[in-house]
Amino acid sequence: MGGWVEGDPVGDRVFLDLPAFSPERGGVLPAVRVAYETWGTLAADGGNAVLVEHALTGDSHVVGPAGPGHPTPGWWDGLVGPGAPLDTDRFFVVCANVLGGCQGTTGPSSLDPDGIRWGSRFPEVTVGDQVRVEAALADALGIDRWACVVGGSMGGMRALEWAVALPERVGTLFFLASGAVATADQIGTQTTQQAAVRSDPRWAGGDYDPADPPLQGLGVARRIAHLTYRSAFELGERFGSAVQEDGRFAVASYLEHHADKLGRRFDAGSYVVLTETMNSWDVGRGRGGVEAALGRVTARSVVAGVDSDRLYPITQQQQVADGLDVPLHVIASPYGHDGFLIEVDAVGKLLRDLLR
Ligand SMILES: CC(=O)SCCNC(=O)CCNC(=O)[C@H](O)C(C)(C)COP(=O)(O)OP(=O)(O)OC[C@H]1O[C@@H](n2cnc3c(N)ncnc32)[C@H](O)[C@@H]1OP(=O)(O)O
Ligand SMILES: N[C@@H](CCO)C(=O)O
Repeated sequence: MGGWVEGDPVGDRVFLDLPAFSPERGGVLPAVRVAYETWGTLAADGGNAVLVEHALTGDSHVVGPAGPGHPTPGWWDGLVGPGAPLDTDRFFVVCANVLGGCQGTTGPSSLDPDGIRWGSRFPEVTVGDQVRVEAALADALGIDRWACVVGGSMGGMRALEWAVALPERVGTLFFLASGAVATADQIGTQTTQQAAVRSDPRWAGGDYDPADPPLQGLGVARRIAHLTYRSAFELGERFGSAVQEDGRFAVASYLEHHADKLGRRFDAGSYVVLTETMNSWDVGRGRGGVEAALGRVTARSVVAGVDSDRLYPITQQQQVADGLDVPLHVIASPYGHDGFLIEVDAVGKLLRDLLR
């Protein structure tokens, strides 16, 4: 319950063990394990590699069926494979579970060197930290420069950080449904979600019993979050004020379903750590501001957003497009922020154009 733990089936994951890592805001991780998946074949010169960056509750399983070790099917099924937009006849595609996550990469539900769960002792991690870990993975795989770095939402933050922090290592950038800096609206909803997790007595300050996790708190957090991921229009069309036979509002039942589903595959500690990573996101920090930071990017870039996204409104992608001096691509969709996961055809077309 609540994420991948040592002893669970490995599924399609491969692991890389890295030495001690010092997050920029303090603390130390004496060792870091990275869980990743790959598709296709790396060219001899390492020049055909594509890095896919997952969002908050995603993981390395971009495509492929659910099965032992993988609680859900791929979150971008259709985008990676032979002849797909990320064509595995051409590209070597890599996706790693993020630092602080709960699907095999070191996070708060991992064990420290003494065999004790990190829990509340897990350090704060920034998007920059996460990219430094991914750079170590790239080094280990023999990839000096990615042909493309692709990401939406929280994955878009890592993609942009790559292009700004290590411009010489990013050939093309696909930045989707994300922003250059966290907004008050995003921080407000995320800190409210964190408060929901922390208000569950089972949370126990972050050192909860893995056999009895704070599912109530995590479930409330997911309900709040999921509302921000969809549009008021779509929810209205689908559910209106309908009441089910069991007496519950259909929309409340739908949100409860997503809450239960997340509790079966995600760790509450990772939820708090990763939402805090997003709260602290500002690509311009220490770089003279967002505009100056974007000026460092040399990658040929595509910037896209979803017209009905109320969490990462299109103005945020416009800021990045302007900073990179590229046109903004607007995906028309009723699905709100989750449109970046659902509108696979529109996303795929933009990816094909970028990689042609
Ligand atoms: C396919 C996956 O689940 S991928 C899982 C891994 N997830 C990630 O990596 C994170 C990204 N994914 C997500 O956030 C979401 O899963 C999304 C964006 C892919 C979901 O988008 P959609 O496909 O539009 O699904 P939607 O939000 O309509 O939810 C459908 C579910 O709600 C259920 N549902 C619909 N109405 C109701 C209702 N009134 N009461 C209860 N449940 C309901 C459906 O039965 C369905 O259940 P299932 O997912 O268990 O089959
Ligand atoms: N539905 C996505 C939204 C975050 O971008 C997720 O759960 O990861």
